[in-house]
Formats: sequence, structure tokens, C-alpha cells
Amino acid sequence: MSQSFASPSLYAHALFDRFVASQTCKEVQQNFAELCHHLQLDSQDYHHFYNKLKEKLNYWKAKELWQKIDKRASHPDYEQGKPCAKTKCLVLGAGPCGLRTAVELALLGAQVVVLEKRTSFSRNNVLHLWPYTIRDLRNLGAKKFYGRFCSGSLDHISIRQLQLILLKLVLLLGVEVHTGVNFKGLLEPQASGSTGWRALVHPESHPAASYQFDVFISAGGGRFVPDGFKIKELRGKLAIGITANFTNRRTAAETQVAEISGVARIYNQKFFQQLHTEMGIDLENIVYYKDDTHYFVMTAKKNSLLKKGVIKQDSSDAEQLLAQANVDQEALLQYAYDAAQFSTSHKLPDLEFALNHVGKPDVAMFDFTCMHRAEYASLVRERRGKKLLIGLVGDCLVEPFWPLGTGIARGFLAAFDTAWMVRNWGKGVTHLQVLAERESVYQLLSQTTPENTSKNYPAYSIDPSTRYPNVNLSSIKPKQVRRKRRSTETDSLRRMVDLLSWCQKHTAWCERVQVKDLSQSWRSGLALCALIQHFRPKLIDMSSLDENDAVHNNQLAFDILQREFGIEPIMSAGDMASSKEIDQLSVVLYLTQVHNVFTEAPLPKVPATDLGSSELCYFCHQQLYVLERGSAEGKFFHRSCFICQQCGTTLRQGGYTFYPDTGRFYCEEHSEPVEEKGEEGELQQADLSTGVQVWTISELIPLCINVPILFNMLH
Ligand SMILES: NC(=O)C1=CN([C@@H]2O[C@H](COP(=O)(O)OP(=O)(O)OC[C@H]3O[C@@H](n4cnc5c(N)ncnc54)[C@H](OP(=O)(O)O)[C@@H]3O)[C@@H](O)[C@H]2O)C=CC1
Repeated sequence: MSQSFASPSLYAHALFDRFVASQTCKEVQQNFAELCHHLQLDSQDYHHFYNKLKEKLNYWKAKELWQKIDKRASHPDYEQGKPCAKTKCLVLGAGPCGLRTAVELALLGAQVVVLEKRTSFSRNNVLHLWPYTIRDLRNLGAKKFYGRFCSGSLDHISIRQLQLILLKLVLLLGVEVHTGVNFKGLLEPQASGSTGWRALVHPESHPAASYQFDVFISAGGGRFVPDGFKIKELRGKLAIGITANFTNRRTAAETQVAEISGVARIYNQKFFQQLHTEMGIDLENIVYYKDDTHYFVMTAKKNSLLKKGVIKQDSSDAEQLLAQANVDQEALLQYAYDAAQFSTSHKLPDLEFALNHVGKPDVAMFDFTCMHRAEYASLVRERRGKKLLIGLVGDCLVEPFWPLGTGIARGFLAAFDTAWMVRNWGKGVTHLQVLAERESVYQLLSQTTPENTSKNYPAYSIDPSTRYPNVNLSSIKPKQVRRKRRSTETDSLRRMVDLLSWCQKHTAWCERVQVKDLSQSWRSGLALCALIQHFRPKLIDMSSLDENDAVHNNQLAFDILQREFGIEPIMSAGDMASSKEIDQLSVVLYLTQVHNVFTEAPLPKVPATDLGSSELCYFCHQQLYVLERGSAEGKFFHRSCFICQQCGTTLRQGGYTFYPDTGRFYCEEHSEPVEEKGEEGELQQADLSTGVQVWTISELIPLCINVPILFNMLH
């Protein structure tokens, strides 16, 4: 105990205060460990941890937090932690969505382990919060952890602050969070039946490697989707986003500068014209929020970026256009700096770039026209009698179109829906029913807006019917799930068969080689060498190879493929030649890469649709850019056009009356004159989705069955 404290309990209070006020991920973890040590609490005793902590820390400040947590935990949906008392969950990713899901799983009584590859929370970018998320976080004590949380009319928070709030909360609830741990894949239960599902992690010796679980939640962000899930790609017209963060010193001058919650070109032509004339910067829109940083996000026009030398060479391919080598970083910094200065009337003195996680000025330019969405949200895998429920949340489920500000709100909705699914799982509902219900709810997610979700925020719980009015939990039937899964499995199998056919076709020229399967046929190394010779005759001479020298043949092929094409060997040449059984999955993974380099199979190109600008305003029928878009009753419009039909006052959300027969909106004081009813067409939203199917290694993995048998079945 520190000498300066009169009693152990005062010291505990100080430690708790320090934990609550921690401002980095590392500080949170260290202060938490110190608190547990001082109170002699085992943080891995997840069932009892929170209650024991409460017993030992009952001074006013802690009590205020316990009251909030207890209120949430006493919701009937959690049944006092019974539904998932035997459920063990692994959550991948300590982003806001992974952590928010972890809170719910812990409240349901599950053991929860979170893996995060980063060691610090460094994302300054600021997220827009829907009213329900603000209420949700407030009720979980967000303001206790972060005093500035949504003060006044603020409706946004930096990603890192949100992560810090949720990290503190999950730790108090007994969740284990391991940072600096990279999830590499799922490990199936062993044949002996001695282990369940586990994770392959880096570093391999990390204790999380031995954790066995029956629920896996992937919240690894937009780039991480586990094997077995199909992804759809949605593309819009080219839209170049720039985000920039500047240090916020919170001086009086900085405090006074007004935020810009979304100025779009159509509203303030003069501002954008001046910006263009005076600075040569041509923008569609700009947003400025204050939190830990001064955060600016803008959509820039390509031509102005070319003229200012930010983009070096024009290209019709967005990827090439924004490739690192084609961007002048200094010019980009200047562009973002000038836009920030101009839009705040040069009232932010001494603007200095905040630094990102690699210590560079936190400015990024990206193409946000392309987004991914998982075709379904859940899966069950079964091996050796052990079932694993897999769910997706956050950006890896639905990547948001950021100007809409939907990311975190939809992310949290999916976190609740996923928790509801795990609750059913824990309660022993059959797995097809669990999946069918989850998919029924998932169908709604991409259409949710603050208007069409329930306004009864206090009633929100993990039960989907509290949030989605008129949700039909059985719109998808268990048998449909089975059919869909089967077709996915058949797709995977077909691809394996295709791979086998491809290998057979391109080794057929060599009499000494007979490819019958995707395992034993590759032992001698000759088949691999024959494939190489077929596609790159100069790299190898088959006539010099001896079938009985398997180690040499394999080593030769592995070396060539690594040196020439960067394909890492799957095992040592010695193991390949001598192991009792060759692992089919490994061979499939390896040969898929060989197939891809030799065929250079291009990914299908997607026709561009016009996401950014094709809609028209419901009222004025003029072009409607997404950033300036308001919506009510399923209509989209310029916010300035949203006025009372009679008196012209601007309407606000929740403060209007809508007449579906005429499609007109009125303020609360006026109403539709009976005799004036007319007809008005409904604006239909274009279907922007374009399914793109890409053959990836992961699609070959779900089923590693006996390919020759399947080959016969399918042909
Ligand atoms: N720049 C921006 O403005 C961004 C905003 N967001 C917003 O944040 C919100 C929540 O996003 P969320 O879905 O939680 O995702 P996040 O991207 O916030 O979090 C996912 C976390 O998982 C980590 N991760 C990924 N793969 C692995 C792995 N194999 N092993 C261990 N850790 C891994 C990621 O690290 P790493 O990031 O290093 O891959 C990241 O820290 C959304 O609203 C989204 O729109 C999200 C990302 C960027």
C-alpha cells in the first residue's frame, strides 16, 4: 500500500479513481491489474468478479457506477446471467462493436475473452451517435468514465474514447481482454475429443491459445471476415474522402469555434465557391467535430486534388488513383490544413496535426465508394461432435457508408441482435432456429434509420422486438437456413473439385504424374513440379527428377514458388515426403495460391452505380447528396426542404405530423386541410447492391472432405 494513504480502503478508492480516469488502453489495463491485486480479486473469476468488486468497493463514486450497471443487469432478458452461464465466447477485436458485444455477453452470464492485435487505442476519428446510442452509453456509465461524454448537444465521440469507456466497463464485468494478440484462425477440436474449438493466435505461446469456446464473435473491422462467410460488395460513384485530425489544446479560442455538423455544397454555395476561388480547394461537403482532436472529414473533387498536386496522375481506377505512390503526402497535408483553416474562418490558431498510431500526421485519404456487407450474419460449424456458433458484428458485418453516420448505431444494433442469438444458443434452442431468427433480424439492419427504429429508447434491450417495430423473428425459416448453408457448402465443394480438375488438366502432359486427390498425390513432389513446368517451362526441368527423391523434388518446387511468386511453403519438404497422412486442408490452401498466381484470376469488376448523387430530394426533386440528406417516414430530402406545408417552419425529427395519403408533412400546430387531398408519388430508393462473388481461399476451407468421392458425385 502506498504510504500516503491512511487506510487500505482509501488507497483502493484512489486506485479505482485512477482506473476510471485512465486515458490510454495501457493505463486502463495497468490500473485495473493494480486494483485487482490490491483488493485480492481474481479477474478471471468471471462469474463472481463483479459482485466481489462491488462488495469491496462501496464508496459513493463506485456506488454510482454500480447502480447504473445493476439497473441494466437486472433487465429480465438477462435472467440474472443464467442463459449463458455455461457459454464460453471468444470475441475478435476490441473496437467499439466487439467491446459492446462483450458487455452484453457478460451480462448474459457468459465467459468472455476478447482478442485485439493492437496494443493501443489510437483512432482519433470521430463517430456520429444516434440518440439511442447516447442513451445506451449514458445508462452504462459513460459519463462517469469520460466526463465530456456528449455534453450539451454533442452527438459524437472519438473512436478511442468510446473504446476506453467500453474497455473499462467490460473489465469490471469480468471480461478478459488481451491486447497485442493476433487471431490467425480457428482450430478444430482434436480427434481424441480432449479439446473443443480454440484459436490459433500469435504469439503462439499466449495463454489465450488454450481457451476453448463454443461461440466465436468476429468484430475485427471491415477487413476481417472469418472463413465460411460470403461477402457482397457495394459500389457507388467515385467519392474521395479525406479525414484530418489536429491537436485540441482546449484553449478558450478553440472552444469558441463552432462545429460544422455537415455543410454540403447545395446549402452554402458561397462558402464552397470562395474556398475554391481563394484556396483552389473544391469540396462536396465538410464536417468538423471537436473531441480529443479537431476532426475534419470532407469529400474532395478529384480535379482539385489533381490540380493541387495531391494526386499525381489521373486514373479511372480508384485503387490506382489513390495508391500510396500516386499521392503526394505533403500536398495532402497542406490541402487538409487549408480546408480546415478556411472552414473555421482561420479561428483555430496554431493548428498542429495530431499523430496517428504510427506517429505520423493523422490525415488519410480514401475511396469510400466501395463497401462490403456479409451475406448472412451467423453460422454454425460442427466438428467431432462439438458445435461452434459464429456471429459477425460491426464493420465486418456491414461496412457503413461513413457520411451517413450509421456505423456505430448499426454496429450496436448488431451487437444486441448477436447477444440475443447467443442467449438463444445458451438456452438450448436448436441451432437452425437460432440461425433462422438471427438472419430474420439481420435482414432489417441495412435499412435502419433513427426514424424507422423504435423511439422508445428506455425500452431498448437485446430483444429485437424492443428496437425494430413489427419485426418478424421468423421471416426466415430453419429449413431455408439449411438450404442456404447447403448451397454454400456445395459451392465450396465445387470449387475444390474445380481445383482438382485444374491440377489434373495441367499435369496430364506428364506421364509420370497422376493426380487423383488433393493430398497423397502430391507426396513425391512430381505433381507440383509438373504444374510449374507447364506454366513456366524455364524454371524447372522435370526430366532430371527422380520420383523416389521426394524430399529433393518438394524442396525444389517449394523454393521456386517462394522465390518467384512469394508463396510460403506449407510444410517442410521432409514432412511432405514422410508424414503418414498429408493434410488436405494445407494442400488446398497451397494449391489455391499456386492456381491464383498461374492463372492470375482477376477479380470480377463491378459496374459502378451512382451511390453519391443519384437520389432526388422528396420535396424539391433536386439532386440530393448523401451528406445533406435527412429522412423521415422513409422519404429522403434536403434538411432545408423539410418544412411545414402550411407555415413553412423547419420541421424537426419527432416534431411533425405526416399524412400518408398525401405524403405531406406539417408542424405540430398545422394539419392537412380535408378538401386539399391530392396524390403524390413516392420516391423509390434505387437498389444499389451489386453482388460480387470472389473465389478466395476461405471459401474452400469450410468443408475439407474426400474430394475424389465428391468429384464422382458432382460429375
Ligand atoms: N477511420 C475510421 O473512421 C474508422 C471508423 N470505424 C468505425 O468504428 C466503428 C466500429 O467498428 P468495429 O466494427 O468495432 O471495428 P474496428 O475496426 O473499430 O475494430 C476492430 C479491431 O479488431 C482488430 N483486428 C482485426 N483483425 C484482427 C485479428 N486478426 N486479430 C486481432 N485483432 C484484430 C482491428 O485492428 P486493425 O484496425 O489494426 O486491423 C481493430 O482494432 C464503426 O462505426 C466504424 O465505422 C472503424 C474503422 C475505421
